Amino acid sequence: MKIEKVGIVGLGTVGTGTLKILINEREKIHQKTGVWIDVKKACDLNIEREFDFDVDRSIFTNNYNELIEDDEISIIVELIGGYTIAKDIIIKALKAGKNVVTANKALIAKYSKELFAIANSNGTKIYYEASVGGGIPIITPLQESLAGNNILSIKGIINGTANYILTEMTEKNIEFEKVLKKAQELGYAEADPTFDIEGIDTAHKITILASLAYGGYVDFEKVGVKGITSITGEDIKFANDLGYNIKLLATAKKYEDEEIEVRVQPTLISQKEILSNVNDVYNAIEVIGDYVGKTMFYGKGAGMEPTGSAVVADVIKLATEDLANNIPKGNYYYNINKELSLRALEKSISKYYIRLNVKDEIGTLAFVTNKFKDNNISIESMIQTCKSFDDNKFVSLIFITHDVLEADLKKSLDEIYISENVNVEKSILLKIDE
Ligand SMILES: NC(=O)C1=CN([C@@H]2O[C@H](COP(=O)(O)OP(=O)(O)OC[C@H]3O[C@@H](n4cnc5c(N)ncnc54)[C@H](OP(=O)(O)O)[C@@H]3O)[C@@H](O)[C@H]2O)C=CC1
Ligand SMILES: N[C@@H](CC=O)C(=O)O
Repeated sequence: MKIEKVGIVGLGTVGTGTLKILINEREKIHQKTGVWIDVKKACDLNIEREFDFDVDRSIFTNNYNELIEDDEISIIVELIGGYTIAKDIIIKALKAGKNVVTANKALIAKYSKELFAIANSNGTKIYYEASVGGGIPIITPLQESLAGNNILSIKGIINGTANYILTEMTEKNIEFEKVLKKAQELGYAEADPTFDIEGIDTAHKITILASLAYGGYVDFEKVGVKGITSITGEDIKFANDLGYNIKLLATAKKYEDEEIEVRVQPTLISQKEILSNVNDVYNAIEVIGDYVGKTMFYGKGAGMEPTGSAVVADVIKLATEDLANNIPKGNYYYNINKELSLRALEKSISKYYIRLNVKDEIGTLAFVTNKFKDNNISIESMIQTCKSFDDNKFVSLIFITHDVLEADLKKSLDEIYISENVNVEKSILLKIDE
């Protein structure tokens, strides 16, 4: 009879979901896997908290060292989050010969080199299925199921909070701040929600996916990131009228010269596309492989039980591996010895949505459209809307371009901003994905 003893550090949203599944489904997991998985200790700063399931409270401690020093515990589950204590706990656990499961994408995206090397040199493992896409299995498919493919591209809506905000803004016209508060109450947001709304969390996740897909590692600091804070109800409405929804989209794509483009940005997606219709806290990741073609992974991208489900998957994976006849070390990791060469974002060619809020003066429109022409920006359509009716009237000029080079477009916009011929109050530039 195989028994695996587990220690969980952090009993917040994800820790509670993980504990609940491991306790409530203990028998069923044993039936399916042949292994008894017992949570021997669970650590949190607040060990008085109440749970909606039965739990033997003698397992609780507020000192994580008790878990690391317990020789019977073979798997440490880190669910605190952040770069500091969480990192110390993981390193200590790996060095103590324990395997680690984490949902901490920030840590994996920024410190994979260090953490994987420590795991490898100690003959231990660190698994991180829950770090991307909440409850959606996506790490294992990239590592195993799709390993025979060259991955051509990955496109993903991989932040539940941002998608929830954009959905509520689109469907109910609720203000940004109010929806963000609700996402926090539902346990979707990061401890620092700017990570969600500024695209940083999404960048952590696409860093991990692109590294797994392309056989090296992506330097997180080099990923192009734009969040959703500048998106207004007005942009959402214009986009909808034009047949698009706005989503925070992460993309990774390999070009023929082997360069990889990795970026995160709010993007207009045609309403005909599946990704455009992924709403609320749901996430979806489209992976295109050269043999398999287009695949789509869909599910809840955040929250207590969905994320707990992914954490438990890793615990089961570790508990059921024949550790004596180990699968090759590093199997679950990406290559930390090869940095992938990232393509300059300005080389990107795409359609764009541009909104310029400009003072309505004679010659403004002609100046702007000529500036675009000067830099090879061809316009597919244009909408002009009045913003206010006082003497200082501003109008929104909305342009949809044909496929253009991002560098040319930025040049045009820079020239427009600095020109004395036009008074720009605000501007928005969004990529269109069709
Ligand atoms: N929420 C989600 O939907 C998802 C989260 N994740 C990731 O999972 C991780 C956990 O997130 P989440 O559950 O939302 O975070 P929470 O803030 O809800 O939970 C973290 C818990 O850890 C506790 N904690 C902090 N410091 C210590 C310590 N030194 N010792 C013991 N416990 C400590 C906190 O206590 P206190 O509250 O008192 O500070 C809190 O209870 C993060 O890395 C996050 O990015 C991944 C996917 C989805
Ligand atoms: N804050 C994250 C949590 C899951 O990774 C999100 O909203 O997606």
